[in-house]
Amino acid sequence: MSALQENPVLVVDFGAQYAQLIARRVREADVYSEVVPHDMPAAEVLAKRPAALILSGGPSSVYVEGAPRLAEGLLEAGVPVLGICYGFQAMTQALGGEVAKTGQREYGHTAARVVTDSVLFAEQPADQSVWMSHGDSVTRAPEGTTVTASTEGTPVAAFEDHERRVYGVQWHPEVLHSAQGQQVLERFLRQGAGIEGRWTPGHVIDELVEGIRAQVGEGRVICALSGGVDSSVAAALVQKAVGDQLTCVFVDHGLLRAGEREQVETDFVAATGVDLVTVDAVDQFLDALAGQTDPETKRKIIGREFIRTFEQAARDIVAGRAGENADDEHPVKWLVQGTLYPDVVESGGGAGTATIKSHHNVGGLPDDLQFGLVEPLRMLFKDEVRAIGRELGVPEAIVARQPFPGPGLGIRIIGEVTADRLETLRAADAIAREELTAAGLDDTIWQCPVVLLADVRSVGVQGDGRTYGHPIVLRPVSSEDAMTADWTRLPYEVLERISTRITNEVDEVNRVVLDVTSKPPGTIEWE
Ligand SMILES: Nc1ncnc2c1ncn2[C@@H]1O[C@H](COP(=O)(O)OP(=O)(O)OP(=O)(O)O)[C@@H](O)[C@H]1O
Ligand SMILES: O=c1[nH]c(=O)c2[nH+]cn([C@@H]3O[C@H](COP(=O)(O)O)[C@@H](O)[C@H]3O)c2[nH]1
Ligand SMILES: NC(=O)CC[C@H](N)C(=O)O
Ligand SMILES: [Mg+2]
Repeated sequence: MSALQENPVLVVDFGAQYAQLIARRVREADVYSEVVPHDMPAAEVLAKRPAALILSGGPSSVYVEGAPRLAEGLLEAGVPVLGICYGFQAMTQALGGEVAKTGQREYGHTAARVVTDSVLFAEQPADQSVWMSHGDSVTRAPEGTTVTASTEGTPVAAFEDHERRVYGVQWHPEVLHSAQGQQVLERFLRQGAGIEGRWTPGHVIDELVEGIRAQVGEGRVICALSGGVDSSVAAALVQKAVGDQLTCVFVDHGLLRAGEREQVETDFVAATGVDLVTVDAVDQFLDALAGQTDPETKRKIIGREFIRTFEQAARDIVAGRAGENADDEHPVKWLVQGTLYPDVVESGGGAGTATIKSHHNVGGLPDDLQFGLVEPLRMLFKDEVRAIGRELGVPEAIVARQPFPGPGLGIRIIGEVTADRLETLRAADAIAREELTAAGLDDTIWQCPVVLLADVRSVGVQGDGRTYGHPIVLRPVSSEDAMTADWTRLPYEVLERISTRITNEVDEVNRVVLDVTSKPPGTIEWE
């Protein structure tokens, strides 16, 4: 753990949909934050020496038998606390106040009146639009606290006790719909808890570089480089830390989009000057995927084959250099990956979360991994990675790129992955990307997976003849960090052009459909 990560702000997760979002907002205030499960014992929480605690929302009601409670002793430890929604109610209960179902439910935009000479609401308008999502309310604030906000349905919508450093709000300051939300969080962090902001890109880079040096020592390092944002920034960090010990390895697994290999081999190398090796592993991946249709199985196979490829590449690199310089005979001990916090969380590695899907670089790793992993970005969100990349001078064309998953088109063919199907999907994807770029929409959307429903056929008519082809799904999404997403309302003219071109130009496809599902309940990728 680095010095900047000491004394984190811990978000205690009571089963909120978006506990991660709270941590992200805290980091936007330049303070390091992590999520911990609500049932972590107080001693364990306090052993992390938190600078403050934020209690998240949650689906339960505090007065119900078996409802999640604050760990015993947590509130008494003298650590500043902010309760949000369920966390506010749980805190109320623990401090001797009262929570009940009043019949006054509030969902969505709600008008609140706040006390502006309070710690949380100073320097803000007295009338605020806040985002509510609750059916229970605090009916009596705990003794010693001052009520600092109310709404029509909720007389006790916030309270604080600056002496004990406990604060709470019924609404959700972490969502953008709460107009002063970020200010409220910052007031809590700075004035309430007295924390200075030190989690800035410059500081983070210094610490990560130092951490990489300490971890890898003199050893040789390879970096799994996709040309995407995360691995490019990870490579730039490692290059800065131990430049001449590093070789980047790009795997062409046959699941890439049109033009991708050339882009990495020429543009990326030209822009960064890294030492790059490309491995052609198309047959290896396609053979391993033959006959497989289950998404998790496909992901695990891809994860395994990636690692087998890196192992072979490491052996080749060492063999190629042996004799050149005696020091180079060290086998490669370290593998750098551009793993991010959301990859870890979704793969079930986060605090008390379910496995949604095994990301190839986390849950999809084989058990007999021969490398030590170097993952400098493992605790970071995408926007933080972009900020660090810019600070490091990574070109904007790379830093601003839309994400593309490591398993590539393999998880965008619903059904078995074959060379023919890849050909079809690659052609459709190239058209969609071309038209979105031409329409100037690249910065508006987070990414737009193009998906081939390979086991579905529908009847069409083309050139007076009957066709029986496959549908292509367009999945344009808007997102801040891929943890949640909304479907992007693309202009009809653009959709029309994409649809016409795909059905005209791509054999096998006679229908284009649009995915209008947010995340949740859908994920961004179909598998
Ligand atoms: N074709 C590839 N060759 C080598 N490594 C890869 C390849 N695809 C993915 N990886 C590795 O897996 C990691 C995770 O992939 P992921 O797509 O999340 O990140 P990225 O490609 O670096 O960035 P982005 O999210 O912008 O696409 C990468 O950071 C990289 O280390
Ligand atoms: O490198 C990756 N390896 C994977 O296995 C993987 N699965 C999903 N993604 C990307 O992660 C983000 C969230 O995707 P989902 O909503 O589908 O989980 C989106 O940006 C996805 O493109 C992956 N990236
Ligand atoms: N979003 C929440 O945290 C809800 C808390 C509690 N379940 C209520 O309805 O009031
Ligand atoms: Mg990628």
